[in-house]
Amino acid sequence: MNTQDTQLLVSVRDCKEIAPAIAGGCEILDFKDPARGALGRIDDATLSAVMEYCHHNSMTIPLSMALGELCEWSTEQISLYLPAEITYLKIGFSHSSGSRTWVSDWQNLIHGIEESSGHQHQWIAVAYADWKRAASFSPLEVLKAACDNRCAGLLIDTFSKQNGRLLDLLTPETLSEIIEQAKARQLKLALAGSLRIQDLEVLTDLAPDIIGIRGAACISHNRTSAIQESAIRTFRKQMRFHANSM
Ligand SMILES: O=C[C@H](O)COP(=O)(O)O
Repeated sequence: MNTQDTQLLVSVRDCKEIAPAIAGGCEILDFKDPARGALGRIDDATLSAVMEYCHHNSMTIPLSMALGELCEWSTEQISLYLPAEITYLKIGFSHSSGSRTWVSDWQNLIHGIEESSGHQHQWIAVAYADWKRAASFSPLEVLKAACDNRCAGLLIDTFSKQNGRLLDLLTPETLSEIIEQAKARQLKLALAGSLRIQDLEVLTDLAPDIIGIRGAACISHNRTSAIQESAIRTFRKQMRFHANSM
């Protein structure tokens, strides 16, 4: 794959953040509430508002949404309606390592949401670089489960932003092995986890399909503060610079 094809995903929490994210060069718009954790789901009112904004502005870039952790879903909630315009749905597996039913729980969630939405989404399984502390599964275990559950992709992220950044927790060699296996199985591969501009040299070598950011797009790298168009523009420009120097 040409490294110039790596797309930039930016996580936004509400309507106000959409315009600066797009103007800065975001190529996949991800809806996430950073105050609710690594994969915090935006509330229903915010979801309606962002979808209305996207319709009103005839937005065509791919949309993605974080659905939280599998363990947060109970059978009653599974009838959630999600618009067909949201291409990617991300789900994590923290606190599932002791569960014997996590795969069937996950299949029920996929089935329940797609039945109430009347649409098949592209599911992204999320593996955590700090998976032991998150009581989750190793990236290779999540990768295998993603293939068995007709996922479109695998995201490797960090669960706790206090446990270190992606590249502190997994070596480039380990990431490269996971990426190779994901690509061999036709899974889209995304990397995230407090990524910064200084990581782009290593990330460019790894050539993931998607690089995801929130903290690097915010004032002072504080992921719960507001998105800054200039921070995203600088990040995107550096992605291009490294890709062109390959
Ligand atoms: O999906 C990507 C995440 O929003 C990344 O967030 P972060 O850069 O704050 O770790």
